[in-house]
Amino acid sequence: MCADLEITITNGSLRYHSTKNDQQNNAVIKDLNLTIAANKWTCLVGKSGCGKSTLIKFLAGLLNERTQWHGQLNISDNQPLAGRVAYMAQQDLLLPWLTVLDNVCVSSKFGHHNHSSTANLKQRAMTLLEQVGLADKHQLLPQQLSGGMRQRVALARTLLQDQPIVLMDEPFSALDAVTRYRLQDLFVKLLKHKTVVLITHDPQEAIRLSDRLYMLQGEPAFATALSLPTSLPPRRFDAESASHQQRIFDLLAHDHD
Ligand SMILES: Nc1ncnc2c1ncn2[C@@H]1O[C@H](COP(=O)(O)OP(=O)(O)OP(=O)(O)O)[C@@H](O)[C@H]1O
Repeated sequence: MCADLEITITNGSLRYHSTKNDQQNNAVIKDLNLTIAANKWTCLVGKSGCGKSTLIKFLAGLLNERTQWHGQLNISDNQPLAGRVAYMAQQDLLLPWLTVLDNVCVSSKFGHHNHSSTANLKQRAMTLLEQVGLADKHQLLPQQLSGGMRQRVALARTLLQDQPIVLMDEPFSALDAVTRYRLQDLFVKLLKHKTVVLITHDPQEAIRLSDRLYMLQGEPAFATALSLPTSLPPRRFDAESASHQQRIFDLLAHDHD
């Protein structure tokens, strides 16, 4: 599905409802302005605890009961986000008692997919497993897979939902450098016609994958757009990329001090 969905946030503010133990109820995000461009990768960086996950969980509709939102959230087609977002958490969240194939199909059990007929679901899941190079592993259990394989299963599960917006919270953080590099390429290829938001702690990954890049900083957090190399993602590690990476690192380090 290619829906060309752009998301614009203007003067966004988000706070968790206070609990009995914490009456402070401070905003996590305030004065947030950012644009998530249609069919592009928008990456978010920022120090731990600044509000990155809160922002994408909010966009995924996972915090509705727990947070209070102020501001404008505009979707380019003026339709709600609900039901059009696939969310991929940092952990792969595979169910240990289900096979790889059943894990890929699992979201269909909760109605999070766009195809009313489930007759060909397994066939589509197998096609996706082929694309991520795991067709021959479809009958294995998650504990029989490596970390990179598990992330590929999680990607296939996300793709099966076939939503136009994909939100990913550090999906590559637990992987070795080579697996990470290869999976980044695979994700770029398979998510080509999706509007993607990626959270990462890694300046190199942010530079390699971003069409747009924002840093969340401050308490409460706001977003600053950062410049990117002139080349297109996925970028090679050249001198221009290196200087942009250094700049992000310096900004993050400054925010830590
Ligand atoms: N359910 C919750 N209730 C109240 N406060 C929360 C809740 N979840 C997160 N927070 C607070 O919101 C702030 C932002 O947390 P969040 O997880 O969004 O940060 P993050 O930038 O994603 O961090 P990290 O990079 O470490 O994953 C933190 O101060 C955190 O304590």
